[in-house]
Amino acid sequence: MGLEPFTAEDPIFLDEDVLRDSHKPEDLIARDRELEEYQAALKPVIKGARPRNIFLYGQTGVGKTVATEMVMDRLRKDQENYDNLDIHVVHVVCKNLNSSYQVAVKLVNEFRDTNNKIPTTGYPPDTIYEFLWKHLREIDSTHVLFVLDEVDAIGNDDDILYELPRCNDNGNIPVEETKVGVIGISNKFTFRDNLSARVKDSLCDEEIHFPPYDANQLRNILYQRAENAFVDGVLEDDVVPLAAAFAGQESGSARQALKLLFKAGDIARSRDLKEVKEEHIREAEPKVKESQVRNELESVPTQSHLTLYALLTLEKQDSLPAKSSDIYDVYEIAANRIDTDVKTDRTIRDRLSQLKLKGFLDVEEHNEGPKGGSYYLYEFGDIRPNMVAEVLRDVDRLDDLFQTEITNY
Ligand SMILES: Nc1ncnc2c1ncn2[C@@H]1O[C@H](COP(=O)(O)OP(=O)(O)OP(=O)(O)O)[C@@H](O)[C@H]1O
Repeated sequence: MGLEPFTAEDPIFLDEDVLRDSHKPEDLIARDRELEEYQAALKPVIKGARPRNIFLYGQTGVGKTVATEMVMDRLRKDQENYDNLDIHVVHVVCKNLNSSYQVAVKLVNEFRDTNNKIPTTGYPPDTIYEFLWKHLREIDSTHVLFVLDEVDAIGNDDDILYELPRCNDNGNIPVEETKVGVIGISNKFTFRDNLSARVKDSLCDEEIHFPPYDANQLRNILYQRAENAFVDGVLEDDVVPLAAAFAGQESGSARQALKLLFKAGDIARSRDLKEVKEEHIREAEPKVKESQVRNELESVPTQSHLTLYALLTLEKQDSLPAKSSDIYDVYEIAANRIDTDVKTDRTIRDRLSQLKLKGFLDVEEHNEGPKGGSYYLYEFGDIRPNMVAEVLRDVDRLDDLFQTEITNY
């Protein structure tokens, strides 16, 4: 069969990119309080004073990044009304930067040209900080604001969140030259609670919470986007309310609601239909959910990936549910094979609890009576082991583990 010609004709989407994360909406719906608090926290900057450090938290897809971009754009624009102000914003996404060191390297490189970047390993941490202070001393700006998005990726190693907010206080960067502020953004509630006291003190001058959206708010967010994304009249009346209801019940995430709407439109288009119907949202729902689970699985730390790999191995041998000690034995072999740090069994028990919290694992407590004590048995939760295997195969370095299976332990 010959190929059909490509045509730009599209009966469903006017501009599907409007539904993507990269699209900046003109207004934020239902975020007045948060924007007000955000602007109030940054007011000292426009007066030329030292910035307060701000910590933004709330679940995924609730507008933390888009609010930050809007507030920063506004700040950059309004500074033009003041002669002696030059605000420089450095926005980095910390996803996949699993330590303070990696974040510090990334920040240094933000100040350097392409052919002058430093490598991600090799220098002692102190040298990296020295590079950073040097760039900050040399920059002409009156203020530098560091936005550290998805900052929870650095885990327990929060050194950078101690060093950066205090670089003006300890004289590394004289305030007369440049005033430095940090805006940390996180969608893990536990991250804030687990920050060391020294970091909490300096980073969390101001905390702004972004709550999940309810179905009503999501509906308005979707209507705002749908207007420019879809051809006039193609959305059946129930489509937006249903997508908003699903996302509202499940997560309160605008991202999830937008993905549902996009997927439903995509299904209708792929079938040459002229209308998006309620049934397309119902069909899109499990697909969007699966792709979210995949993303979440991809983004857990290496030690959790190895823990999941151990569970997969045990599952193949019909040995699930299993005790944490058995999981640990397989984990240890796997970690050695890929030449990564082998953590203690306690750390792996923590990883198992984290994976349970995310719903990837189920846990059952077993009680052997007064003498035998109790122990936990782990197995996969509401997730297909095949999908876990697919995801892990794509993770850098882990693909090697699948070449030869671990059988003896
Ligand atoms: N109040 C809102 N009005 C309009 N669009 C919104 C609103 N909140 C979020 N969105 C849209 O939802 C999507 C996700 O928002 P955003 O990336 O800001 O979430 P986030 O809280 O930073 O998520 P994460 O923690 O996963 O990074 C984006 O497309 C954004 O434009």
